[in-house]
Amino acid sequence: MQPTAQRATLREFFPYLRGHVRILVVVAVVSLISTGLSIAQPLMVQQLVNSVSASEPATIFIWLLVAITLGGAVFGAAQSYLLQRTAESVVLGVRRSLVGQLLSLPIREFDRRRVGDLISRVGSDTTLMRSVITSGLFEIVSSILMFCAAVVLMVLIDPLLFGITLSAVVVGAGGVLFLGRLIRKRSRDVQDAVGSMTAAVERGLSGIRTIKASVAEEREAAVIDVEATTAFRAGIAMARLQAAVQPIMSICIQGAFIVVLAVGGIRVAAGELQLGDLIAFILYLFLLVMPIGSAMGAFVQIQSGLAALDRIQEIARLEPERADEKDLTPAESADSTPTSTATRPGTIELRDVSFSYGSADDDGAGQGDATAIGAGQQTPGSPEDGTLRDAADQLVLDGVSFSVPAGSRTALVGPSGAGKSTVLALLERFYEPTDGTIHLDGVALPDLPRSALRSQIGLVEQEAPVLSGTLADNLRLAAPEATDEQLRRVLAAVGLDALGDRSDDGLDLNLGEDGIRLSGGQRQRLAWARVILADRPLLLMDEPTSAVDSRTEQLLQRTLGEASRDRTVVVVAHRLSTVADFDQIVVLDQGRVAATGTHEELLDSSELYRDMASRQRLVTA
Ligand SMILES: Nc1ncnc2c1ncn2[C@@H]1O[C@H](COP(=O)(O)OP(=O)(O)OP(=O)(O)O)[C@@H](O)[C@H]1O
Repeated sequence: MQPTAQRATLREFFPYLRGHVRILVVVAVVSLISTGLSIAQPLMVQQLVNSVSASEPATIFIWLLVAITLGGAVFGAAQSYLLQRTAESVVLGVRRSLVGQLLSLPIREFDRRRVGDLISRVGSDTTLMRSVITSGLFEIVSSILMFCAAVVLMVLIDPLLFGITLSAVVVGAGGVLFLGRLIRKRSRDVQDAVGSMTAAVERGLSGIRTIKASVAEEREAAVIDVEATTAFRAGIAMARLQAAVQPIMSICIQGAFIVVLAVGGIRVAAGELQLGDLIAFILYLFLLVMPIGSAMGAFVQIQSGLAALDRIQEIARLEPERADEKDLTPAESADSTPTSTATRPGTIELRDVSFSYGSADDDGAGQGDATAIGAGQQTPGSPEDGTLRDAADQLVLDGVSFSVPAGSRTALVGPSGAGKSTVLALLERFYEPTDGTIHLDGVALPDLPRSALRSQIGLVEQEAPVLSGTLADNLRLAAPEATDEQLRRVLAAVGLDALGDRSDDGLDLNLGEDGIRLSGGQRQRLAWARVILADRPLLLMDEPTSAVDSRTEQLLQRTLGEASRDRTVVVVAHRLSTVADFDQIVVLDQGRVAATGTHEELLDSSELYRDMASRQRLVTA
């Protein structure tokens, strides 16, 4: 079971400070000196005024006062810089681990979460955490120090005046603490709303062509506007609370000043208190007020930071993909790895495999993550969610069994939505079967570390995603060691050599955000180039020639022919002509295997296959 909607405490913040202890100790020392100098200032003033009043020499106090003031400024600046620097390092550490965690989450988490919201957790939530350190923790610690010192010295100077001050402080602090709980909740609302808004913007911008083509800019802007308005309202609610904190404190403090001045003045006039003592008391009152003010500010910052920490930890607590992996010793791991470079794998066997996306959602990581739902997901029980869940609970694959002999070419064909791509996703272990097992060279997939499995597989996805960056970046994704020469050779093999020569940039040609500068067919060929370069023994290809012209298709077929000589290939295909010469064709229909055989065999044995073939004019009906 996953923890649900836990509230982070300050204690949970401290592990993030590990590794920065030394610098924090330095900051603490600097901050202590700076606080000490601030406390010493009124004492010097007291001595100076009382000496002048008594016509005694006071030059030494003047020099000491100047030294204390300058020293305070220098140490204050040093503290501020060191603190900001440490905070940036902490944020860097949090971002690194959050990004590592995000990339290791199971695919199902990405099915149920919104990318924009995840981005906002890495961006704005981590930034809020920084303020816990810069204007939070240390502010509170040095405020407490200064507060305590001021209290002691004020009691020593005049207990009566201190009593008046104390009553005002207690009233103010009580009010602020009460508001603090609300501030935290509101801050969480603000961060969730900003996350939802980022997700809406991300949706709009990533689908900008579809939106423009559908003349839907205004409607999309309205959707974003709703989210922005929610964020605005949450921000206003937060501002209202923050605004309330200020007057509560200032009324109490101003009241205390007026009463201290009045009572103190009377006592000086009556000769019960020296003028220097009253001035020192008032300066300490300032020193008391300043830390209270900044402690209140820090309190608000910490509440906001903790709300951000909630959102960060929500992701940190999710089980990464590898969490369910068996603890294999390196030797076991090597044994269970179904191949070595000498012997190429791999017989694939699906034994009675059933699968529903609903079950993928329910098992393992992230179950019942109520706060994530609050962060922009649909609420369980809402009609919309119910409909989706009903659909997701349906069996997408139902008792699918077939085997793919090592070194053979198998095609998965069938109507749209039959479950063909889902089979490939299960082979990659993006999801786990609800029932049944999949074996690679006799080893059940769960017995293989995912990385070992995936490093055997080259996958050409249906949508052939291209990452932002250069041509070389994209090609080297799965083969970081590949030389430029190898890149050029593989580009030629898929008919993309012209792309590398398109500009002076050559292989450093920038493909733009999401490869926007490539045509659909070029994207698909780039995906081919990537997997061929990666030289994996098992090739999974999802409609790999759907976007290319017939001449390029011939070239790719030739390339596949060469590549499949020592590889096992599974191709999802709609155009039956592209797989007619495959060793085996598996016909899927509504999640079940309707027939298996070669093209010729299926034309005889499978009505569905014959129907598909005749619609594609491969045979006369
Ligand atoms: N991530 C997902 N979450 C929930 N349902 C999904 C998901 N991906 C696919 N489905 C559903 O699973 C079913 C099978 O989808 P799949 O993509 O495997 O079909 P396909 O045979 O490859 O279709 P096509 O030929 O159109 O690509 C469909 O009903 C689809 O709506």
